[in-house]
Amino acid sequence: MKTLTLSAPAKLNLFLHINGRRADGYHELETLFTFLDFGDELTFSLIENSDQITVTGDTSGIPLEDNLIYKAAKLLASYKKINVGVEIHLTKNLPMGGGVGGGSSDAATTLLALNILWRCQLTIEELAKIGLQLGADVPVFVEGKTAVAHGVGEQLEPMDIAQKWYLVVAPPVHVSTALVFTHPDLPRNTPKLENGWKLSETGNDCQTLVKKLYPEVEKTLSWLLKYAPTKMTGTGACCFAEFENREAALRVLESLPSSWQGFIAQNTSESICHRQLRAWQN
Ligand SMILES: C[C@@](CO)(OP(=O)(O)O)[C@H](O)COP(=O)(O)OP(=O)(O)OC[C@H]1O[C@@H](n2ccc(N)nc2=O)[C@H](O)[C@@H]1O
Ligand SMILES: Nc1ncnc2c1ncn2[C@@H]1O[C@H](COP(=O)(O)OP(=O)(O)O)[C@@H](O)[C@H]1O
Repeated sequence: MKTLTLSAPAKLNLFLHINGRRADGYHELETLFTFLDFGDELTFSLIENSDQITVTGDTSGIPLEDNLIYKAAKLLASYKKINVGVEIHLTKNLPMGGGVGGGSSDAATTLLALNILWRCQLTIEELAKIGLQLGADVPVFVEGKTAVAHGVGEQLEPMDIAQKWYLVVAPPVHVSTALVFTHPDLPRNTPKLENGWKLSETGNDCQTLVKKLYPEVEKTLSWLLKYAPTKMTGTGACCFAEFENREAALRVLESLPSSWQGFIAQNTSESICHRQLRAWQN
């Protein structure tokens, strides 16, 4: 049986600016995506004499048809007319709907893995286009490079940034992305960055609104800010504090209030999924 195990890393939006709203309701964004060396894990096993796609493991009550892993596999199978079955086993390590992109990353890892196992021979650009049908964040995970994204997140401009340690904290609250993007108080007119911009001059345009709507996010940000520069990622609720070394991040993780979940990780310029895929192919 042919088996492949890959990570689906978390992302952080090191900044997130909203430049406008399109006629279809989606927002024009400018955001810096980086990947962490921590994520979910997916194992893909081809099933002989079957065309079934199954998802097992930590599916947390998500109906199969709504699981982004299943949706990604189905989309690729129908695009390339594949009739080979696959069992996909998920180990969920990332908080769901927390702004670290776990579902989108699972979908991207599925496209990348099945492109190889099913011998689809699609390019990364073709896979990214398929991924965009599943969500605005899927293309950046398919491309797998730290990048500034424009448009709804699909126009990517890779860039090099310093490697840091992050403490990511998930407060016990679920932020609705749709609610944030439809809220009248969301600022939507941040100008595009000029050449020579500095990370210290950027922010997250959703943060003030989300802090107001979800006091747990406000509490998390104020607590972390006592120790290190901190922002919210995506539309929240996860917040990340930046450290120069692992020891400093670990010290703060160890004193985290018990009702908050947290993890520490380093950012990587290339997604760990892409590194693992290359190692597996050689
Ligand atoms: C804003 C980001 C930043 O990374 O937030 P997080 O979801 O990671 O927190 C993402 O681009 C989210 O991407 P993703 O979660 O894939 O979004 P989608 O499923 O495509 O859209 C969810 C909902 O958010 C709104 N939406 C999303 C992206 C965008 N550029 N403009 C929008 O207005 C739409 O109302 C849509 O119905
Ligand atoms: N495999 C999956 N992992 C996580 N969420 C999933 C998955 N499949 C579908 N979803 C749905 O997608 C939503 C957004 O997921 P996620 O990517 O974790 O959010 P975010 O982009 O805010 O980090 C979840 O609330 C969940 O309902």
